[in-house]
Amino acid sequence: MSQILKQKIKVALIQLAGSSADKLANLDRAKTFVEKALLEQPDTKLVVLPECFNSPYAVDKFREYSEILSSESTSVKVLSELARRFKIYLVGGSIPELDPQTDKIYNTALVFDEAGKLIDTHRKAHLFDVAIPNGITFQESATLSGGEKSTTVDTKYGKIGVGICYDMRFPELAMISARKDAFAMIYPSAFNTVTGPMHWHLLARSRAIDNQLYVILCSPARNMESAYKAYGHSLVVNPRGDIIAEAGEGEEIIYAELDPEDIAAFREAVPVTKQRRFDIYSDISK
Ligand SMILES: NC(=O)CC(=O)C(=O)O
Repeated sequence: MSQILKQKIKVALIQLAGSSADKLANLDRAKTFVEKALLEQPDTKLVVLPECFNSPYAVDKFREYSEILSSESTSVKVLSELARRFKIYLVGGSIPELDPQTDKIYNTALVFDEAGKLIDTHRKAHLFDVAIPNGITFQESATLSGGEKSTTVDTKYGKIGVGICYDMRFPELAMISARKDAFAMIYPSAFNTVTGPMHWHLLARSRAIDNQLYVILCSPARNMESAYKAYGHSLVVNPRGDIIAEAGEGEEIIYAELDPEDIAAFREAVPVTKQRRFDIYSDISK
């Protein structure tokens, strides 16, 4: 049996309604839905929220909604209390973060342990700067800065890799976490109605197959009134590349069980993890 995931665990993905202009209302909604998940499936051990769940996903709003991370910051307090109360690992989606040393704004995922401790953060490393003709133009770099590290977090069940949305287009982050023995890559995300149909499922399945681990994407629900129309379709892919849970477009919670046996069985059947040729591609940046 694979040791990288120590036991079966249940995950819940909370596909929250697209965030309103009211940060406290957004946080309250997240709280209500985490409570609902734990009421429906009390054996849930890991809960994931979407990208920018407490603020509008809009370049000109990130600074206004940003928080300096500390135990006193509004969002940290709410998420920490939820993780502690329900004894869950919580990947608290992402929020706009202000770094007081540099005055830079980041799109940052927060990871809490079962005691409510903020155990790691991931600042979106690859910013969503695209211009798709007749599709969508978005430029996160107009107000955000990119993070400087890949993120692999230790939990009592094993390691998880964390990226945010556009980060999933860059296989390197997932590979780094996989090489460190992560059992899952988790991406709080917000694809849209242009790029979602093109690439959402393909990218999730590709990262899972590349690395033979679970891939978890948690999106906001779609809101056709909002300027940014999130794709929805939060999903969980197993190490074989099968989608084992998928949301629709509306607000909902989906659940999946992650099983160490699934990782072990597929890695044994198709042993790419043992067949890699690091002698050929030890440093592909050159
Ligand atoms: N919103 C993102 O960061 C990424 C996205 O929508 C895409 O890659 O497509």
